[in-house]
Amino acid sequence: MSQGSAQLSAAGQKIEARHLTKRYGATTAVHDLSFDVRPGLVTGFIGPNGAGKTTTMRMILGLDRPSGGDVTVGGRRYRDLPAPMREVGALIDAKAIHPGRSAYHHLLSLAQSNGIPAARATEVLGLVGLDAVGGRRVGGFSLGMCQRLGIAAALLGDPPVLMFDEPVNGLDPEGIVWIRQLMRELAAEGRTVFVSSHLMSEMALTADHLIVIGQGRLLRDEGVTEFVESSTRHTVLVRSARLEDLTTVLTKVGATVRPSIDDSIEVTGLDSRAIGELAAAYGFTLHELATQHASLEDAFMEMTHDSVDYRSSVPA
Ligand SMILES: Nc1ncnc2c1ncn2[C@@H]1O[C@H](COP(=O)(O)OP(=O)(O)OP(=O)(O)O)[C@@H](O)[C@H]1O
Repeated sequence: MSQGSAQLSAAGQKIEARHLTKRYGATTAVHDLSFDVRPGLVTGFIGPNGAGKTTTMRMILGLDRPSGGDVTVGGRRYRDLPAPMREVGALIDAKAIHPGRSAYHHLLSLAQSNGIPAARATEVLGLVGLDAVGGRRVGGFSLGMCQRLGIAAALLGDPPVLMFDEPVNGLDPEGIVWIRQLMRELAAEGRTVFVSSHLMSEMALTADHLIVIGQGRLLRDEGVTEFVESSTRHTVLVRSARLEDLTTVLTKVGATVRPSIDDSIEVTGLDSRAIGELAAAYGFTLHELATQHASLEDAFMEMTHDSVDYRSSVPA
């Protein structure tokens, strides 16, 4: 994406949060949060609504002052960066753009006030697919177009660190695929890419690493692969006319058995092959033997269940 890709991967800038805390009166939005966001990876920042993701990102950008702890980018606080837009690009609130300005003029004025060549405004409009509407007033833009413009502004200074707060909001399916690819490309160039979402399924497709928070506290800090392995429970659904006897045998060998719908059982701790062989050895006929995979979304919901602030009243 940039000519300086090789240097970027060599220079790699880390985001480092240490004991980061933010209180708003009686509300502790972020509580003693410590993590690193490393270059060359897409790091997903994930948590339910109100978990503290935006507050954390705002503190990284110096828009909110921490009540405790510290956060730095490339070893320096944001406010000490000599040319912030060239070091960190961020999309935080896509709608916070002057509605009377054209997309091009919005980017041009940002470029001019940050010592970035004017030609870069046209270049980033092309990168985000808005070149045909660059002259149009931002007030008439859809949320998806505003998201793209916000991403263009983040890319303006060609920075080694990029942060996106819920970037797929308002994007159509083609836009979602585009932003996924863009984030992966930016990370492949050696940049540090930090992206928030409340959708685990989205992050599973995009991120290499995950930082999971709930009620401002760190719940997980691990690779997507490790998260998938540790979080997805495999159960086996078994149906048989001899469920009671089968349950006794399975429990004896250490499996956990729970009754399930329509006269079936759910078994954890043994795979379907072992269950099948055990049933055969005892002469029990099986009518069904099916491995069930809990989705990542299920795992995430389970993990953050106790830290969801805003729960719908509609039963699942
Ligand atoms: N300026 C503020 N004044 C008071 N409380 C605030 C302020 N900003 C955020 N909060 C509170 O801090 C908590 C964390 O909010 P934050 O917006 O950071 O969460 P989030 O994870 O980004 O949520 P969402 O996914 O809904 O955007 C919430 O309880 C919120 O109400």
